[in-house]
Amino acid sequence: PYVNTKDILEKANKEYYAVAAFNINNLEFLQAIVEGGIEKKSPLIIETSEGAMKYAGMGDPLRGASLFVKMVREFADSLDIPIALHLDHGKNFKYIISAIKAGYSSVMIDASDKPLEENIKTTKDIVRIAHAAGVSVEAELGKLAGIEDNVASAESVLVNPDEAKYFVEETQVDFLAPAIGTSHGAFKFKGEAKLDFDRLKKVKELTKMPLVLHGASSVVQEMVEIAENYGADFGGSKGVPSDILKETVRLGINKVNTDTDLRMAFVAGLREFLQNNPKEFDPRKYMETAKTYVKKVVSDRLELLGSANKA
Ligand SMILES: O=C(COP(=O)(O)O)N(O)CCCCO
Ligand code: NA
Ligand SMILES: [Zn+2]
Repeated sequence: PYVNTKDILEKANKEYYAVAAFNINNLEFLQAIVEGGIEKKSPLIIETSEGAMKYAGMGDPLRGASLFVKMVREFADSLDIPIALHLDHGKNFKYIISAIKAGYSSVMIDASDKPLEENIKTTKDIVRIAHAAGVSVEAELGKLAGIEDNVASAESVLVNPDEAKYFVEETQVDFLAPAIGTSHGAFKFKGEAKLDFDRLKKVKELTKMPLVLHGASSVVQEMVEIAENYGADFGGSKGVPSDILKETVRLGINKVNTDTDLRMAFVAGLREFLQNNPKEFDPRKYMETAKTYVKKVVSDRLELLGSANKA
């Protein structure tokens, strides 16, 4: 069934596991993710960025949002696993309202680049509207390093746990993304991967609510190797190692945003197939390996996060 993200995350919070939130821009990634969820009997959070809304709607974000709701609902309404649709990194009021209007389960209001009081004011505005429409809300505190969408935040600003407690009390958001040292994309760490478990622990103790980890892709070595075998150059790529990811779940992370790992799996499969099948031009065939690799990465991640058999 099509459910509210909050329902999925409240259960995960109680039972101390995490649910992956996978980004999509098209049908093929959605198919592969849903197949993984069915195989693992796992709840799924499908998420789209504002860019994906524009992309799918050919420039019209409301049309894009509506298309994604219809696609996801078609799958969700015909399956036993709970599936939610979430707007990731909502920054533009028009886009956030479009997602709510279209029927998204939840929206993120990302005002993490604003001073605290402004982040609170903006977030409160969205919470008031979203809650009136039965839509749950995610917000972010602290800043990821690396490129966060179109904002290149040079260094990460880690979450202040006391601020987090004040923020959630003031805003009444449903789930919070504390910055603890991750960043978006495939180049997360120069040296050894390290996250601030102490801050995460404190935020969980103080808020007791479902928490979100952004920039949580692991950069799956198997996929990097296949892609590089067929012409990709992913030199220097490094993600969040599985053991570190598991530790964040043990410490209270319940939603794990994953985009880069699926992108790398898809392009690895696409490169491999196209190189080995010069005569093929049926998209249902030349995207098959790509979808299979995405499904594999999805299935492995659902297992790792502990959401398998939790549907
Ligand atoms: O936090 C994440 C996932 O981050 P990643 O998959 O890059 O580790 N997202 O919000 C997905 C969109 C960011 C672009 O990748
Ligand atoms: Na999000
Ligand atoms: Zn993110």
